[in-house]
Amino acid sequence: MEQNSTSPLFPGNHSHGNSTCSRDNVLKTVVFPALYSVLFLLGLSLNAMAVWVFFRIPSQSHFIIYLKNIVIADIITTFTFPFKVLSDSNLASTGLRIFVCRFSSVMFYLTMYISILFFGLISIDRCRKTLRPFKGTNAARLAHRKLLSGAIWIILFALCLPNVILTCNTPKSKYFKCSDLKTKAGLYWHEVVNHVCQVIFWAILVTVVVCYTLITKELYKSYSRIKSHNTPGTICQAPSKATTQKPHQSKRKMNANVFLVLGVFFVCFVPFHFARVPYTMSQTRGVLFDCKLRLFFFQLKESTLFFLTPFWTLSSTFSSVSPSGPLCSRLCSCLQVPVAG
Ligand SMILES: Nc1ncnc2c1ncn2[C@@H]1O[C@H](COP(=O)(O)OP(=O)(O)O)[C@@H](O)[C@H]1O
Repeated sequence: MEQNSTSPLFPGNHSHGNSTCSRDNVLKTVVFPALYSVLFLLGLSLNAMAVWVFFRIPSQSHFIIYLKNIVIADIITTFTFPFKVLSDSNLASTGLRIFVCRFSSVMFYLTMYISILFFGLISIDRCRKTLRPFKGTNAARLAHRKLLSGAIWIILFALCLPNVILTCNTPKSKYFKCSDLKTKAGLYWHEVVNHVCQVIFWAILVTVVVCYTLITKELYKSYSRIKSHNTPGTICQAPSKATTQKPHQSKRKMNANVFLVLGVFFVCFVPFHFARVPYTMSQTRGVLFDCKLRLFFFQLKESTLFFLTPFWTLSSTFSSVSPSGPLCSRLCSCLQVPVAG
C-alpha cells in the first residue's frame, strides 16, 4: 500500500516506488484477515453468552459492575473486526477504509484501554476482598463504582474524540495510510493519545503485579493457618474447595491461577506496548525513518496487536467461566453441581 502513497506528511518518504516497502503482503491481506474473521465469529458467540449471563445478574458487587463494562467493551471491539478484515484485505472501498481510520480503529483502541483499566480495577477489588474479606459493600459504594465506570468511558471517549475529528484530510491517492488522513494537529494528538495509553498500560501493569503479590501472600498465610489448625480459613474466593482440597493442592492451584493471569497479561500486552512506541514515532516523525523501517514497525505492531487481541476480547468470557465466575456459578447451579463461592 505504501509504495504508491504520496504523503505530504512524510517528506522523507521518497521510496514509494520500492515494492519491498509495500504493506500489502500476504500477512496483512490474507493471514490476519482470516484470523480476525475466526476471532469475530468466536468473539460474537462467546460474548453473546457473556451478555446472556451478565445482564441477568444484578450489579450487586464491584466485580460484576466491572465485568459488565468489560463485556460491553469486548462486544464493541468484536464489531470492529469485520471492518478491519475488509480494509486490510483490500476488499473495502476507499470510503470504508476512511471509516476504519476515523471511527472503527479508534473504537478498537478506545475499548482496549477501557478493558485494561477495568482489568486493573478488578485486580484492586480482588485484593481488597482478600485482605479484608469481611468488609462488604453497600448501595452507596456500588453507586460510586457505577459513577467511576461512567467517568472512565467519558474521559477515554473525550481523549479519543480528536482522533476522529482530526482525521479529515482527503486521501491523495487510492493507497493511503491512516496517518495520511490526519491534519498536523491530528498527528500531534495521535502521538499524545498513544503516550497517555502507554502510561495507562504500565500503571495498570504495576497495579496488577502489586495486587496479585499481596493476594498470593495473604492466601499463603491463610492456607498455612488452615494447615496448622486443620480448620477452614477465611478465604473468601473458594471456601468450599479450600475445605475439600489438601492445602498443598490448593496452594499449587492458587499459584497456577495467579501466574496464569499475570503471565497472560505480560505475554499478550507487553510486546504490543513496546512495538507501539517506535511505530507511532514512524507515523508522526516519518523523516526519521526510511520506508523499510516504517514497514518493519508496522508489521511488528500488527503482529503484536493480533497476539493480544484474542486474550483481550475474550477476557470477560474467561472471567465468567472461571470456577468462581458468574457463568460457571449460574450453569452449575442450573445443573445442581456444587461450585466454589
Ligand atoms: N491508543 C489509541 N487510542 C485511540 N485511538 C488510537 C490509538 N492509537 C491509534 N489510534 C487511532 O486509530 C486509527 C488507526 O491508527 P493506527 O493503528 O496507528 O494506524 P494504522 O492502521 O495505519 O497502522 C487512527 O485514527 C489513530 O489515531
